[in-house]
Amino acid sequence: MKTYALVFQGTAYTSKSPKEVEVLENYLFCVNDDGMIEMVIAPGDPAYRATQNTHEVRRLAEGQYLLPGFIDLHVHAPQWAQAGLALDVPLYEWLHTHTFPLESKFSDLEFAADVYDDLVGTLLANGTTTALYFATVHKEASLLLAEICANKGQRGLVGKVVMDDPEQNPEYYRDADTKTALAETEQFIREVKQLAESVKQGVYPVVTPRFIPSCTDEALQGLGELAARYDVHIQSHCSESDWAHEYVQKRFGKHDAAALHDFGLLGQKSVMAHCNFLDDEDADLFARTGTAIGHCPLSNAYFANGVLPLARWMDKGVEIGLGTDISAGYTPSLFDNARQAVISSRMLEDGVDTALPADRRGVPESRITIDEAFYLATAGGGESLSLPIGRLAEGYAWDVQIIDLTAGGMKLPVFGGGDSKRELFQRIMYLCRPEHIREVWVQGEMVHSRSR
Ligand SMILES: Nc1nc2[nH]cnc2c(=O)[nH]1
Repeated sequence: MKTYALVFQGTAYTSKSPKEVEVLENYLFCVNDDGMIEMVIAPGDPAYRATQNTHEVRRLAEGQYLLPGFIDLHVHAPQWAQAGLALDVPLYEWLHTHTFPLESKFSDLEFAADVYDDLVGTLLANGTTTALYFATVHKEASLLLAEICANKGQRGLVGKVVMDDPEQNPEYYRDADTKTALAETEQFIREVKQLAESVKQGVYPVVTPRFIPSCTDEALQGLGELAARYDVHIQSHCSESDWAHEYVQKRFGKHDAAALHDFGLLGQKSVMAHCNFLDDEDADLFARTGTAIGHCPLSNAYFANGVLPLARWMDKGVEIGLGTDISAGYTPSLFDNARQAVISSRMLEDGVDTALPADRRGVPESRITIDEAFYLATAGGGESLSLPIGRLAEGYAWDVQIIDLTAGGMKLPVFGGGDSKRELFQRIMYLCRPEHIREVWVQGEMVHSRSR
């Protein structure tokens, strides 16, 4: 009889497909020493009783449910220091008058430690077990963020940001020159890979050209080559707003997707944030290369000048996950972003200009369900990163949030005969707050717990 490091008994929700959530009612989840789910056992299975008899089983209490940990595909870690501020100006102005001045302060490692420590703890408390981070141009502070993720038990994918074009970036905040930007990125990749050797849940270096407007051709080319040489993840912003999209069109005579592809920046391990202005050809290119979209619905409401046709690209088979895009999105919660993904998709389908007749107001077949939004926050994020995370299934990491519907004095409005398990899922997705997240586990280790 096999022995497991951990055995949990409880009811879990996990995505079976992009459209379907499966309820695993009162299952056993057996986790090995590496923090991977080795067996998932249904109540009727003969192994169920045998495993119960031979292990100390952690039984979830009444009102507690398991969800996979959330995967945030787009977080600007330094911008946590301005979360909730400056959301009333366009992207270009926001970058130059608020964001670059703030990010330039991360040359100060003490300030960086304060912000990063608080952010990683906050994300874990919000159920985010994996995050794909932009840090800043500063190599040392970027490494510090990776170390903080490592120490707090979060699976962090971290990029030292490259912005080397002196024409486009202010003197006080940019890489010294292209050669330095590439040399520091390479050094950063090596240092994070070395750190990763002793980190159970993994930390990963990410090649991170901020976006095409901030980088020279030489930097974009060099970063594509580095990513290929070290086989690491790549992230950037792609066709986010009218301004950013038009800038690339003018510079290269093509869309961001094609230009990024020319520089070797699309592939299985690439995640491109936003992508609001992709056309069919761009989306086909994403699907063909395995490039993922990091969809940031709240941020898009402020900065994108439009709504991502999410359902359309999901149907095409493009990999998509969710991002908070702190601080262009103000909340650290992927619950909030899952809700907004549904809301934005409904507004795209119905349209918003009531001066137009209903049949010309929106884009048909754009809506997504809350089940699909859950998929984006979990399994879709895992697929986007090509990591075995985001599902409660054999061969996946034990990255979970234990939701406690009775916690925090915030009882959900369930009356009469109570909810079915399907209804409870919807309540959790729409009404759950950080107070309801009782415990968070990453790779078989508890990394956050909240008493009543
Ligand atoms: N939302 C967002 N878009 C960007 N484009 C370039 N930099 C940024 C950033 O920090 N946030």
